[in-house]
Amino acid sequence: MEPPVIHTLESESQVADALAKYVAGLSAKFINANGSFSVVLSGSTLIYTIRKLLEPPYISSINWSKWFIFFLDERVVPLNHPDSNYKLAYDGFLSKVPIPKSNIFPMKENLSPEEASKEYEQRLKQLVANKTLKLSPTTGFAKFNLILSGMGPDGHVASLFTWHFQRFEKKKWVTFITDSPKPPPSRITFTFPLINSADEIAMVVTGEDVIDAVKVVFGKHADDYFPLPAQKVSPEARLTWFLDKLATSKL
Ligand SMILES: O=C1O[C@H](COP(=O)(O)O)[C@@H](O)[C@H](O)[C@H]1O
Repeated sequence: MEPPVIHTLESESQVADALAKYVAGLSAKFINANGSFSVVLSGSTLIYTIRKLLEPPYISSINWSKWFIFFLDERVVPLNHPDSNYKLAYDGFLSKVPIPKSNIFPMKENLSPEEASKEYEQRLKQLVANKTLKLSPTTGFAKFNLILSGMGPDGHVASLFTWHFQRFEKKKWVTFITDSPKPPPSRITFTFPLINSADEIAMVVTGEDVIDAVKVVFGKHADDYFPLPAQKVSPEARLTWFLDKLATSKL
C-alpha cells in the first residue's frame, strides 16, 4: 500500500466536496480500465457526506449504469426499517441516481444474522465466479474498487468493534454480531481480510464525536497498544482519510 493520503478540510461541507471529486475521479478511472466500478457503502453519516455526488457536475457526468453497490455492514432488520443501512442509502442516495436495480446488492431479509452473513458471502463468491467482481490475487478475497467507510466515536469500522472477536476473523468474508455495543445489536459485516483486499478505501470522518478516536488513530504511539479497528484498515492500493477540522481538533 502507498502511504495514506490525509485530507484535513476546514468544514464538513468541504469534506463533502472533496469526497465527491475523489469518488467521481475513481469512477472514471475504474470504468475506463475495467468497464465497471464496484463501490461499498457504509451507513450512518457516510450517506449524507456523499450528497454532493447528486449535484452538478457529478450527477450528469458519472456513468452510473456501470456502478455496482454493496454494503460494508448491515443491521439485521427489514430493509424498510429505519435502522437499515440499505434504507438509509436508498432514501438518501440510491433512489436519486440511475444505478440499475440489478447492480445493487442489499442483504437478504428474514434470515438470522448467521444465515444472512453466510448468504451475503455466498452471493459475493458467485459474483466473483461470474466475473462481476474481481478476486485479489494476493489474498484470495473479493477485491472491491472502492470502500467508503465511516468511523464510530469508539473507533469501530463497519460493524467491527474493539472488544469483539469478529475483528480478528481471518477466513470468512462476511460475519455477524448479535451484541453490537451500538444498537441495533444484530448486524452482518465485512471482515478485515475482505475490507483490506479493496483497491481503495476512503475513511470519511467528521465532527466532534470522533475527536478522541482520531487522536488515538493518528497519535504518536498509535501502534504501541491494542489498536482500534480503524487502525487496522489497510487496502491494497491506497487509503485516503477525509477529515474535518473539528474531528482533528485534539491532534
Ligand atoms: O453503525 C455503524 O457505524 C459506522 C460508523 O458510523 P459513523 O456515522 O459514526 O461514521 C458505520 O460506518 C456503519 O456502516 C454503521 O452500521
